[in-house]
Amino acid sequence: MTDHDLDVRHAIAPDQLPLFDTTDLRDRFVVTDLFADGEVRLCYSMADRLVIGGVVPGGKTLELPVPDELRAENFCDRREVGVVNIGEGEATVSCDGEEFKLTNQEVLYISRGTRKVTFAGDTRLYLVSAPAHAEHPTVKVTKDEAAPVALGDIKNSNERTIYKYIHDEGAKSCQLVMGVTVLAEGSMWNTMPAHVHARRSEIYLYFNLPEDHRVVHLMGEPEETRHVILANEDAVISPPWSIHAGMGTAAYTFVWAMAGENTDYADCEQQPITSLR
Ligand SMILES: O=C[C@H](O)[C@@H](O)CC(=O)C(=O)O
Ligand SMILES: [Zn+2]
Repeated sequence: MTDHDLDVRHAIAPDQLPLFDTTDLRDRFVVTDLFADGEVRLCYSMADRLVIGGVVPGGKTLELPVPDELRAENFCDRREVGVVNIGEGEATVSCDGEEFKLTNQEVLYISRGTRKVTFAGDTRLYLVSAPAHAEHPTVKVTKDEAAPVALGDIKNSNERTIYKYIHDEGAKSCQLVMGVTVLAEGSMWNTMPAHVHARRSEIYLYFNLPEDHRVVHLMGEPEETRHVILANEDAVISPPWSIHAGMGTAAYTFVWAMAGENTDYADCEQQPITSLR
């Protein structure tokens, strides 16, 4: 790694959660300052060994670094990566010399075995990586190809569109599942009714949130919830036993990404609203 030490977050058991105060919760689950001009910043979560990263090329060409913690020559020697352009500009992502152009909310799946990955363009990129045990083709997925699904209802302030890019019916992966959820104007709630998925961990990255607004993100076992308050471009780790849902003080968009036993988006346990505590 270059100028920034890798931020490592250890796995947490559900019975630890009630012991945490706000600072503890944030230190363990919330990732801030992932995006810095001219840098690639990474965070390694032991929840299914997901690595997340913020990339802001800002006129430079940045290379995906290989943290010492991976004990690998190349980042993708044993990993797959999903990259999404969360900014307005065009990105150029190069994989062993093959260039892919990504516009706003387009995704690139990067195969295990790729040696050199670089990022350029005047935009902001977010990446999520999971360990991979086989190679699947590097492929770009556009927003139209992401099979938009409309969910919720403006009357419940949860009207939103789910774009699924990497999953078992989209870009193929070993364990990564990744997409973007866009809230409709006037809707503030995501993922309510909430769910857990015992077979996968998940990380949310909230973006397109005005700087003076926040998302109240709910986490914890359904019957023992806690909250953390997140700003624009903050990420939050969700262990397999935790709900993950949020309500904004303004509209926002978020990237969700998971890894674990399977790549079936629908494999989750819905939690009735009335069961939450
Ligand atoms: O497991 C799936 C993820 O939590 C999200 O896709 C849920 C979501 O985007 C939503 O309901 O708004
Ligand atoms: Zn989920």
